Amino acid sequence: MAHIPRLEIKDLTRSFGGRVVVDHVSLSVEVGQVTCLLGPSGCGKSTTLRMIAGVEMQDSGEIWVDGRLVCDTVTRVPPEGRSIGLMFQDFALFPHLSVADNVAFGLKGPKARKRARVCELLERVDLLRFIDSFPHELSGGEQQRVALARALAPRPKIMLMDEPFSGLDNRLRDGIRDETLSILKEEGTAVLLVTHEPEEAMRMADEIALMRAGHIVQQGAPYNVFNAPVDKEAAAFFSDINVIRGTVRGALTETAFGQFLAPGVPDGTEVEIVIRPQHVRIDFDRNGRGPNPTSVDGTPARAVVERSRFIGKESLVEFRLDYDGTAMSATVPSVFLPKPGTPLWLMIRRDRCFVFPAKR
Ligand SMILES: Nc1ncnc2c1ncn2[C@@H]1O[C@H](COP(=O)(O)OP(=O)(O)OP(=O)(O)O)[C@@H](O)[C@H]1O
Repeated sequence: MAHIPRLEIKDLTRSFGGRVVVDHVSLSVEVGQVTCLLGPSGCGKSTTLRMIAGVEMQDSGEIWVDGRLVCDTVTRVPPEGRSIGLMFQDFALFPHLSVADNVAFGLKGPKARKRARVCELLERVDLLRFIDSFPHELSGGEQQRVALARALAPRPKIMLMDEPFSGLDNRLRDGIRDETLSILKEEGTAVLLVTHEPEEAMRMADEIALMRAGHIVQQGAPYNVFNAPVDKEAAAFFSDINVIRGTVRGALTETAFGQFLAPGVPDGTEVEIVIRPQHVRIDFDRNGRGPNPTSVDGTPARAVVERSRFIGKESLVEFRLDYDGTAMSATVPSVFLPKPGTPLWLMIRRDRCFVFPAKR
């Protein structure tokens, strides 16, 4: 039998006022998996989620849950019939209802059974002691956990979460994120989480779908999306990047760091070699000479320190290359603060460089 994903969307498309904001987006989410829709503000993430939830109608495309068509341009199962739970940042608790009544809100059936489910979930989120409290008596993080319990109560097959943790302060957020994740995994819910924060996506996701201007530009496990970006912009979304420019001659590009292969790229094409600051290594100047070239690090290039700062766990050192004045930055664990004007040598991990033809 063919494999059936829990959630599958096919070619979902939506325009507002003649502008396409979601453009043929397709993806699937498996049982017990977390997929993150990651992208900058305005790229169409929330609109995609709203269409899946059924609160926004697509112009074209299909939404399937467990192999059942819930929405295309003809069929339209209403939001409450889709077995989808929602958790949004501004999806507040009902202030006039107790915690118990909030969690029971979407439940049907006999009172005793509803009560049992409410207690089970409050126990799970470690808030049973607040069962008769009201939302204003709870902290932000506690309210968020009640919202999770409420969304999970009717046992949705799919949970849609739109920046659900962005209202919480940093220290609370990590804990609640991890706790939420483990509860969702235990329940076996398929999760589609929207975020514009790469750290959140890396922390939560089994799969990341990177979205830009209405399109999914790359999809894969966090490790792969981080380590094999499809283009310069995809690399830059996850961290600062260094860009070294060169022109291809005979499938090779000459740079301060030696030659780079650019197979299949025609002569005269400008290429951009992208490397993250954490993969730039620094070595000392030995009377105008640097370390010997190696196969891993290639040829070292001499550079002069422009600025260095301590930024928490690491130091960020900014350089200018002697070769052609290109600006480069490197992060170094702990404290390393060389003075501006200091000559040093830089090496770049060859296996961490990405070579892309420059976009015009
Ligand atoms: N009802 C609407 N009418 C007109 N334009 C809309 C409507 N809803 C969304 N848009 C536009 O569609 C684009 C995508 O919005 P969407 O909220 O999906 O983006 P997003 O990626 O979730 O961004 P953010 O992270 O800022 O919420 C935006 O330019 C937005 O202004």
